[in-house]
Amino acid sequence: MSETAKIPIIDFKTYGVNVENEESISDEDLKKLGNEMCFALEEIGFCYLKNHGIPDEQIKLAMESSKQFFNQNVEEKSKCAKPDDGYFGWIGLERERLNPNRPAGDYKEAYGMIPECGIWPPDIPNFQKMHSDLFSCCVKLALRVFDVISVGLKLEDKHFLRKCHSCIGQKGNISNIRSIFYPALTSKKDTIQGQVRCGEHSDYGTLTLLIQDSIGGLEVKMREGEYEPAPPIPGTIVVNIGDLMQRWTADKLIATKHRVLIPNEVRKKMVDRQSLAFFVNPDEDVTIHCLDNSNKYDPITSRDYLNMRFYEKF
Ligand SMILES: O=C(O)CCC(=O)C(=O)O
Ligand SMILES: [Fe+2]
Repeated sequence: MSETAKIPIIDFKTYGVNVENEESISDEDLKKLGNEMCFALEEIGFCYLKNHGIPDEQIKLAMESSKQFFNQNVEEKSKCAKPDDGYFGWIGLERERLNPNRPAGDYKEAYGMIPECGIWPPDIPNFQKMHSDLFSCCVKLALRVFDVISVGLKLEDKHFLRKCHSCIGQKGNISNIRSIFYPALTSKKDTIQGQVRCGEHSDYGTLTLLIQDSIGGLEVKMREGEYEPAPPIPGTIVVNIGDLMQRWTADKLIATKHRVLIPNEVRKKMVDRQSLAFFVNPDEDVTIHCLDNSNKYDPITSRDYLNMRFYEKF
């Protein structure tokens, strides 16, 4: 079995963001995509999207300007530091520990942003444009993925989930792009035993689109409990569900734990790894009622839920 056999690859060519007219997809194709995607998100909580329509070149340019930022010295990067009470900006090495049971902070740095965040590196002219352009593409793609999921879940309105995310990129919605940088480990002393690049966790919003470079290291927890690699596949984007979507669907779609370990292989350990994650959250004033009307979980606004999760983390 190939490394990726456990995580399905879904061909999005009929509904990728390069398909200009959203209405041109046939009901049959939309239903087919909905079934395929919901099957993957029910069983594994993860899938790959190929033919998603975001140009490779755009992804490459965003990755390159991110690397340029992270390769600066700490003093330079500190000019863009995330304020304690803010969401956006740079967070330094080992500042976050996504699995609190790990013995040290995650061996990574990150930069959270939205086009209007107002915190941009002064000396990397391309950074703001490249990430803002990518943000716009990711919004389009995420909204299409929501249509597909709405159809797969057999909701009455195929635009229901899209409508609950109508303010992405504006006030009232904190969906954001996060550039994540995992520095090379050049010496044994860099880390302590049990330390990882990104600790075991599930994402807390509705949906995540993840773009990884060619280094690999992402692993996804299967129902049986073991972690399986989710290796980079050129031209694809990884899609996964967050806890709020699991709650919304009364546990039909699952928010699967995942992690990035420090590679054993020297060749992979000695180089930087870079990923770009688009974390999607519903508009803050949307009330999350179980979509199957089961009332398995009490209704809660997206704002209250996300605040609760956010303060848990920091
Ligand atoms: O960098 C990756 O591949 C995964 C990052 C991740 O899962 C996260 O930051 O939530
Ligand atoms: Fe994650």
